[in-house]
Amino acid sequence: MIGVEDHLQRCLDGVQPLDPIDLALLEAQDCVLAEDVVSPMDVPGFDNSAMDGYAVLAADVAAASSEHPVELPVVGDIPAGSTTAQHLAAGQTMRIMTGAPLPSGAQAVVPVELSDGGVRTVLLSAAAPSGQHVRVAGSDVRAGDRVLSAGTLLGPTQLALLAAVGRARVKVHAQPRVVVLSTGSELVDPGVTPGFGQVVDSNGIMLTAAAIDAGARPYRVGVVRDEAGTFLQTLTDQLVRADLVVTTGGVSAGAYDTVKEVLRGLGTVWFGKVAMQPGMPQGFGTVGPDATPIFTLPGNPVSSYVSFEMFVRPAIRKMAGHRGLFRRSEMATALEGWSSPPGKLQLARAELGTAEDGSRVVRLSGAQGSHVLGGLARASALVVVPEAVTRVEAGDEVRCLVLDRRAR
Ligand SMILES: Nc1nc2c(c(=O)[nH]1)N[C@H]1C(S)=C(S)[C@@H](COP(=O)(O)OP(=O)(O)OC[C@H]3O[C@@H](n4cnc5c(N)ncnc54)[C@H](O)[C@@H]3O)O[C@H]1N2
Ligand code: MOO
Repeated sequence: MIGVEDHLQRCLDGVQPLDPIDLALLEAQDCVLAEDVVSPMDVPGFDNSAMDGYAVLAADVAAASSEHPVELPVVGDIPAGSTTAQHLAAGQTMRIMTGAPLPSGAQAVVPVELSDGGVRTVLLSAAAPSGQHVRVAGSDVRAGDRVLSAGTLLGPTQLALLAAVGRARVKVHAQPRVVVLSTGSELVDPGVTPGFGQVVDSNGIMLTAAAIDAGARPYRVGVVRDEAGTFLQTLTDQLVRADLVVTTGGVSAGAYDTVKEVLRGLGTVWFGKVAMQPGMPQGFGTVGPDATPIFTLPGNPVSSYVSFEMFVRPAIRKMAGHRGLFRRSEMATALEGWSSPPGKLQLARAELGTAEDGSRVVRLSGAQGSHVLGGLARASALVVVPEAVTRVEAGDEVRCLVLDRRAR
């Protein structure tokens, strides 16, 4: 039996970040940036108004108030999108819209609400110190600024920044394409009412969804029967679209554990026991002409999910170019006691919460059997109980891996 850390290291050593590719901005969402992005331009590119109003010289409106408005001739009208440079002389004003270029000579903008809205002449009823409601060129980004660093995850706001600094395409790590294969002759597709002895392929749905959350582009192949030829043919067919393969089922000691039987024969996949509970039977290696990495996860649903969390998710994140590979963890006080198997790292499904005094507390999310999906679905954390600990007591401080869906 090998330790969790050793197996994790084996898995991480077996995958590499995918080569950078050049993508259009909206195709790059959820990808990790593979270049430092330096802006070639100032943003904003020109001084412009932050308000709909009147461009003025500060001195011309210094004495303006609601009791004593200042009257100025309106010598121009500048809508957003105006591309002709204009000049404002002392003693005049121009009507200007939000985002429109400030005429040279102008120093400030009086909002339209502080005027009578005039179009030939206007009464301005407030002073405007120099710079008021003006967005200065380069005040957001200066030409030559590094605006985003390699390793940044691209979401809506990062993509907006890239567009604003003139980029239509960007270099990112490709998202790993993950093929999910469920093995087992007892399995039926979701939506099919299982007959006696049949089980719905919930793992295929779970692992595919987990792969999306981890930042991959998954393909759920569906159910593959426990038949060596069928499994090998399906796997071979799927390799063309896989950067990584994840199988579930067929890796313990059963007479029909096809995954193990077939892949053992190839000699490129390690099978063994990892000192954790759940998720003891594991396999990792490569398959096919391109040495595509493959994880063979156990079939028990909870074991399958915990194995994904511990080994597959960090591997996907490494392939996707992430710097941080692991879940955030936090300490919490156990609200109840439970036992843990000796010599194994236990990953207990649990609900993390906050007590009235503001401290973090955790309790099990139900029965801990490897088949108990209800408790898994309620879990917001996995409590990590070290190998040497055989009992957690109420009041113990325990480390929790936070299963935060939005945490990329
Ligand atoms: N004699 C032994 N038996 C078992 C051992 C062992 O060491 N010696 N290990 C146990 C442990 S621990 C685990 S975990 C499981 C792993 O089994 P397999 O990976 O071979 O998985 P299966 O036998 O195919 O299925 C186990 C269980 O999970 C259900 N299952 C399988 N696939 C799915 C799916 N896609 N969706 C939902 N549920 C699925 C399946 O029906 C079985 O109930 O082995 C123990 N046995
Ligand atoms: O390791 Mo199995 O995963 O206990 O159920």
